[in-house]
Amino acid sequence: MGKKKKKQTPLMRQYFEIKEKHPGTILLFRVGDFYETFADDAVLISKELGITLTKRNNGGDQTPLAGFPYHALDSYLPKLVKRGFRVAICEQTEDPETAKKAGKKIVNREVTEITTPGVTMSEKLLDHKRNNYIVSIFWAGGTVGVAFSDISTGEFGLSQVGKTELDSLIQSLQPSEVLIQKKLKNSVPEILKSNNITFIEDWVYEGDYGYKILTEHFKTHSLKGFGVEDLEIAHHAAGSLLHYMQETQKSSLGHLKRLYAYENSEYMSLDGSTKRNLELTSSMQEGGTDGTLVSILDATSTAMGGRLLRKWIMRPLKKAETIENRLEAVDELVKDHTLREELRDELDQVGDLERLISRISVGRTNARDLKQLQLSLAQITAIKRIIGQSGSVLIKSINKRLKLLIDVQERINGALVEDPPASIRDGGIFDEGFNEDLDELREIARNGKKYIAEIKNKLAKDAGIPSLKIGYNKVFGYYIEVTNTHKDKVPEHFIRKQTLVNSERYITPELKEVEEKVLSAEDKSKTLEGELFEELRLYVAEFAEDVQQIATAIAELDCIQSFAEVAFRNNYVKPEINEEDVVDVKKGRHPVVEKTLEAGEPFIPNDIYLDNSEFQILMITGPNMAGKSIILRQTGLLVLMAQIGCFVPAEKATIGLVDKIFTRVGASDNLAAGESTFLVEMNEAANILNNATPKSLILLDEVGRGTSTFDGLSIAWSLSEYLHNKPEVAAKTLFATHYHELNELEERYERIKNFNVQVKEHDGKVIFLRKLVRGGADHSYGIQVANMAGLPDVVINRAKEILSNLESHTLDVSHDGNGAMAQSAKKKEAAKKVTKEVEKQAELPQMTLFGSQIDPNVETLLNKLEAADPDRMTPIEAMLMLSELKRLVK
Ligand SMILES: Nc1ncnc2c1ncn2[C@@H]1O[C@H](COP(=O)(O)OP(=O)(O)OP(=O)(O)O)[C@@H](O)[C@H]1O
Repeated sequence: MGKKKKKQTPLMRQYFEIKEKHPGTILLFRVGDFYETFADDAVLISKELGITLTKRNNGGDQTPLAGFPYHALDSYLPKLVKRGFRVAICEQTEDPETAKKAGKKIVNREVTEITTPGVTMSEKLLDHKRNNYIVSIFWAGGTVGVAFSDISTGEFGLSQVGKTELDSLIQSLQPSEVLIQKKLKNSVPEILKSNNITFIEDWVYEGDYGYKILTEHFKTHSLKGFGVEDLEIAHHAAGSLLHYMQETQKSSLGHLKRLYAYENSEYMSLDGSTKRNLELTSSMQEGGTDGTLVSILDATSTAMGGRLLRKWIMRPLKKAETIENRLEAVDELVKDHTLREELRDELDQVGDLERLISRISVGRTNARDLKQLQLSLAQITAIKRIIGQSGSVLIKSINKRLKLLIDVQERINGALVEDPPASIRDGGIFDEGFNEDLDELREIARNGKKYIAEIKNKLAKDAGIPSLKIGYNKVFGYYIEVTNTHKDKVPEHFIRKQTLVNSERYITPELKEVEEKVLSAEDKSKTLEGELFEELRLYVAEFAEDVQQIATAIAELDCIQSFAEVAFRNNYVKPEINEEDVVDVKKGRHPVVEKTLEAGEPFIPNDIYLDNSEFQILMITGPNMAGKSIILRQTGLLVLMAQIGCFVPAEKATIGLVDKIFTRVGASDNLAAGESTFLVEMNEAANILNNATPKSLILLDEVGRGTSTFDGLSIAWSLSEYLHNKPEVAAKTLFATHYHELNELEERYERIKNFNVQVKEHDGKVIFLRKLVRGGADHSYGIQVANMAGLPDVVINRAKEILSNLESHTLDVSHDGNGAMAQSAKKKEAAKKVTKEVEKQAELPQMTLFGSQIDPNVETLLNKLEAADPDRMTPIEAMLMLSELKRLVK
């Protein structure tokens, strides 16, 4: 207030002007050989990168400053972006000398690129086996427009989905950055909250801007050719995404050649929690890939194959024919070892065609990329030869799609040296004989150097100074150096330029003349090489679409060989696929657990049979640690593996195609999101009941555990009834539970069957047999398992005592301590009571006893029961009602 605004230096003024145009980014400002940051950015990066914070004079003010040498950009930039920052790089866009000559006080500077977590081409930021997606969301009421792209591979897709599908889509894309409209800043949709969000100006999503920018980019009149013309809501998302990518990359993005509609309905539906629970691509514990399905199935040889494999796993198929084609191709490669091994050897040498052609297209490339592209294309010939005789429909189609692009190969090969340098500025890229002008300039430069050497010899001889040297630096160009010992012998025509401690430096007119020729020839040849490189790059970029197609075909072939290799190594079998409603697995194994058991511990295979007529719901009981969860997950994984076209770990498997897999496994996953265990459980249960079909597979693990025994058992009970009785949702279900009371259901319902995972008791210890057999378990063995876990004997013995007392109804456990075992015994007792209650409720109308009691509440109770429609109740409603009824009979 009242303070006179201080005058800024021209440099700082320029900095702040540019900074203002790029809000939300860290601006790296090139000053000579440094990237500098000022003010808040300086404080931030000094903290993030651990570099010194200093101050810079700014017209009397002191502005915080932190910077690093330009060559350190490669290591600092990825660090910042990995931490979620968006970084703008501002370069000097004219030569300082030229600017000075033109009388300018300051050189021109411009932001040449913005790197963000979702938009980057940097090898240092990208994982070669993972796509790096950026997603844009247009939130339009019930339907959400979604667009996604991986700028490093050129993939660009869009879709219109409901909110539940959005969760699943986001789960499979695992985006590094999500764009949404600024106006949602204070009301970010729950599903998106855990993502790295960038808010975009509202207008970018509005009107027909999206459609316009898309058609301009693809140079088309409409989007009909891509089959996405009608996805109007998604156009807004795709347009804003393209806008953002153009703004950040500052280039035309010529490698985004196609826009495709991501069709959810083509794939098996896997909701977000199922993808997490089945640990498909990231583990629930550490979030890494250890212990995941992808870690077992990935024997891909190429980066493209690795990325496609993840997509296949996240998007199992539903159409028998497409699955069968994959299986048949895998089968051929499993059987023919030579074919498979030869193919793997050749694929190993194929570079990342998708990312190479993307870099080449947008101009962030060098001669090494071109060379690698050429070498990778050269591999295609060998690959085509290997698969040429294949009888598989899929492999034949892949072979057809593999173009050789001989012209591109020859053009690159004829131009570049064998091992080109990483920089495109310092020359040395092109082979002798490629370009006449270049050869001539190089000759002059070389001769000039030779001539300089001759001059040196002559001067040394004439002056009688054998140690006379000719050196070069940027300030004087070529100079003659004479040590002090011989100073007196220096001829008169030498012009002194510099005095050092031990020597003097001179020039001569003759030396300067030669210098002029050499240097200008060298400069000219570098400039010419730069131009020739650009020409070659543009020529190759014309083939971007072809290269992308080849990359896709190679990726498919690589996934197929990976499946075959894994099937061979792990002894998997080809599943039989059909449209019937039966899942019949003989001696199935869990693909991950069988690999991670301790040495010597065998994995015990199990049979699973599910259908829609007799074995619809399998109620699986068994003690803790028996292997119930493993059986559930294994069944889910086997079905999924079969439907991605992969062989399965079993002796035999017949899989009637499944449309959706649902899981309700574990009880602790969403705690971080601030939801109670029970609420998460119920949300997931509601989702299952609202979306399951008779073609679905449901895996329920200990549903109801997150609440009191009474409530939990009641919910589990009514959930099973609902799945059994309501034809629209009568899905094949595996239900693992500790509530032995649920075994009652088998007697009441024809399609519910009891199973248990066998154990044997020996000397008071439990031996896990891990075999799934018919019939319910009647014993929890909780205490024995606790014993094995190493609880002190005192606790174990006391627990046994309590249990036996409980079983003979003589002890009031509520007065006992809070020991875990006592709780478990209490639970058992309570559970017994609740079963009785549930049974009572279920049979109420037939009970004359109730009718004869003179209880004023009975009428209300009966009326309520009569009015209730269990088929329409959610588990929570059922639970609430049950509590209410209980209160009435008390
Ligand atoms: N078929 C099997 N063969 C060999 N080991 C197995 C098998 N099934 C399970 N196991 C081992 O037993 C452990 C426990 O299995 P799982 O988690 O399925 O038990 P659970 O019955 O679900 O237990 P809880 O009721 O306590 O959740 C697994 O981590 C695995 O090491």
